[in-house]
This record gives sequence, C-alpha cells and structure tokens, in this order.
Amino acid sequence: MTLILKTEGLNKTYRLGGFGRARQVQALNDVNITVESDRPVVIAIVGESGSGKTTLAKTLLRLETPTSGRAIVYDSVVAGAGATPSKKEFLGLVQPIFQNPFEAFSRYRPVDAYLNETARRVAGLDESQAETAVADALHNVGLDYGEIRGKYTNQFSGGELQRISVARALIPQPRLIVADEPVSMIDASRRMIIINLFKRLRDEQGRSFLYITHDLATAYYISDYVAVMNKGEVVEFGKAREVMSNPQHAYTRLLLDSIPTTKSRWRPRPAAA
Ligand SMILES: Nc1ncnc2c1ncn2[C@@H]1O[C@H](COP(=O)(O)OP(=O)(O)OP(=O)(O)O)[C@@H](O)[C@H]1O
Repeated sequence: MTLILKTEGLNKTYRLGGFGRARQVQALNDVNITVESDRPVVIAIVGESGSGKTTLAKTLLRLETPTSGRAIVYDSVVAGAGATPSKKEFLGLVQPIFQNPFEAFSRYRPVDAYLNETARRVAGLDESQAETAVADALHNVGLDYGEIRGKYTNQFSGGELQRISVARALIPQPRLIVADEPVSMIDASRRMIIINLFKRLRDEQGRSFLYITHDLATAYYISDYVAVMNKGEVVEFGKAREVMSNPQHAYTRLLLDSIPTTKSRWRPRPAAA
C-alpha cells in the first residue's frame, strides 16, 4: 500500500481586522485524512461555500502555510513542520488545476509558451525534449500540438483551455493533481469530457487527483474517496460509495438531500419512514 495523502491535525486560522476589531476565521479545523491505496485514486472534497475546501487545496499546493499540523503526499511531507521537498521537487510531485482556465494563461501570450516553460523550468527538459513532452501531454488530453501552437486564450473554448491546463499539469509527471472546482466554469455539455479525462489519467497514467467540488453527482461518479467538509472540519470521510449511499453524518445527508434531481441515482438506500 502507498500512502497517497495524509493530513495530520491540519489547522489554518486567518486573522482579520485589527485595532480592537480583530477576529479569526478557522478555515481548517483539525483536518485528518488518510488515503492508502495500491493504485491511484480520485479523492473528492465536497462541502458548501466557505467550508474550507480551497484552503485545504492551497495548503496542499503550498500556497498557504498551515497554522499547525502537516500534510504528506506520496510519503513526502509537503506542508507544515518537516516539509522537505524543494520547490522543484514539489512541483514534480503535486500540480494544480484551477477553476478558471481563462485566468491560468495571460491573453497576451500564446498558451503553448506556458507549456513549454513548464517543460523547461519545472521538468528541466532541453528544447527538443520539451517539444516532445508538450506534444505528449496535449495528446494525453486529446489535443494536437499543431492545432494549439501560437494560439491565444480567446481562440479556445473554456473546455479546451481547461484541457490545456490539465496538459500543463501533466508535463512534470506529478503523482497528485489538485483540481479546485475544475469544471465549474465550463459549459455543462463539456464538463464530462474533463471528468472522464481525470478518470482515464488515473487508470492509464497513474495520476491521483484531489477533486474539489460543489457537485456531488460528479464527485460520486469519479471518486474513490470523499471527504465532506463543513466549517473547516471534515465531518465525514471514507470510500465514496459508502459515504454517499450510507451517509453517517447529518450534514452529509443534508448535502445529498439538497440535490433531489440526482438523488435516486446515487443514493440507492430507501428513504426513512
Ligand atoms: N485569505 C483569506 N483571508 C481571510 N479569510 C479567508 C481567506 N481565505 C479563506 N478565508 C475564509 O476561510 C473560510 C474557508 O474558505 P474557503 O475558500 O477555503 O472555502 P471553500 O469551501 O473553498 O468555499 P468556496 O466553495 O466558496 O470556494 C471562509 O470563511 C473564508 O471566508
């Protein structure tokens, strides 16, 4: 078994205001998750707005420093006390995909320039290796380098740009991809292309995903594990099928009940009398 993700007593407190009006927001409150598996996994983090999902993602991506506790990804302590990998090693282990693909790239620079830069700077490849790595990564997300080269963001749909963001994340061959609401800004008709892409990358390329979403239907469809967050705490965590078909926590039941149109598909247990 490989230790894919472990958070140990992860806390993040934001301090707001000052001069006698200071207050604190506990965005992460003693978050403990352990995922051990002998194959790559998709871990969904679900919860309402403000529950701490993005803060967890940012902590795992080293964009925020935890107030206390630590996080381990594939046996490396990546955040908190004892975090060891250098920035370059870290980016070879964990890569992000953000919500808005239009913000991931400047509109004044061709998008393939970003992929090339990642191949050279992060993956440390020379010019010809970088060309091959970019072409391979684009091929992996169903795109052809020839059709991308020299084009700017306004020449792509949101779905295509998000696939290019996924390609960029794949170039350093990370073990874990942290995807924060990766399909929420994409047309509904194209969302499943990205979701199925994650599935294929898990199964065929050995990538694990932390998939942060409001959308329980896609979380159920794609995930192996689910963590349900509420007010900074993980209130329920376990195998996706078990959590969603037999939720133990009242908040999880509330979340599931709030999507009546899909309920019958992924909540097969009979309604309580
Ligand atoms: N930089 C910050 N400074 C102060 N408070 C913050 C900061 N970032 C997040 N928070 C607060 O921390 C809490 C958790 O926010 P977070 O963005 O992690 O939630 P979320 O579940 O990702 O929400 P959403 O689904 O809306 O993105 C919220 O109360 C939020 O206002």
